[in-house]
Amino acid sequence: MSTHIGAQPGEIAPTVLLPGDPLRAKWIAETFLDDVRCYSEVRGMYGFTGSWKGHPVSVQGSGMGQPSMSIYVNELFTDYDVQSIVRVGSCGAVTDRVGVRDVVIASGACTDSSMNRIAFHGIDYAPVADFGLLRGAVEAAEAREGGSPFHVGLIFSSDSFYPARPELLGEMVKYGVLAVEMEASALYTLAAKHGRRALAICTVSDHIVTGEETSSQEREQTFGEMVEIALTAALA
Ligand SMILES: O=P(O)(O)O[C@H]1O[C@H](CO)[C@@H](O)[C@H]1O
Ligand SMILES: O=c1cc[nH]c(=O)[nH]1
Repeated sequence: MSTHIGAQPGEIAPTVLLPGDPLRAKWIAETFLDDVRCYSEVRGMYGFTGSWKGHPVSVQGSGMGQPSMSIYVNELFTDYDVQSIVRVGSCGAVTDRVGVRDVVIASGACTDSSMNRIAFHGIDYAPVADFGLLRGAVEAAEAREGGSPFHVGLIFSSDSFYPARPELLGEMVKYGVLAVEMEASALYTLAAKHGRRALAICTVSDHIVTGEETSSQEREQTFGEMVEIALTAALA
């Protein structure tokens, strides 16, 4: 067991899907994987291991925000020797170019978090996705017939779901940011630190410009396209 994950060594697969919502983790495991077993219920942050098309894979909830996610990712890398992590999250669209339920594949992630500023003494580190996973995800998304629109580009990993200065998002949009979520930037930085692979794929759950939104039940149980893209990119 690690401090926050109740698995024995060897119980977590080298490839992990990482939703923020632990109940999305449960839904993914039950919907997409075979031979599923739950390896952790610590703090209700479920983790499951199963197989997809014969490949071992785990699904671990990360919680909301970079501090929570970083706890699980640090332990997955250092205590369980995980090699690849694909975040399968929800995000808010910040531009008309992106619609609700579209899939956003994050090539890089800006942030307002102090985590990197502390780590790099104020220098702006640029957290980017693993290129192999990114290419695999784009190819998987392109191969889907009749799938939702998908976009590849920058996202913004915010420390605040309810920002004190929402107008700052407008500046990010001018510089190409497509959507906002709360974890990818620190995930990419941790993967670089540990020499592992990471990618964030998010489904748009709500639109900051139009106000359109999905329900919590939809965010938990209906964002399956990004899961199939993630599994194909990481394992096929
Ligand atoms: O749906 P998840 O994966 O949790 O992702 C998004 O949803 C949460 C906010 O509602 C944040 O964690 C944000 O990144
Ligand atoms: O972090 C998030 C996730 C979904 N929608 C948002 O507006 N923010």
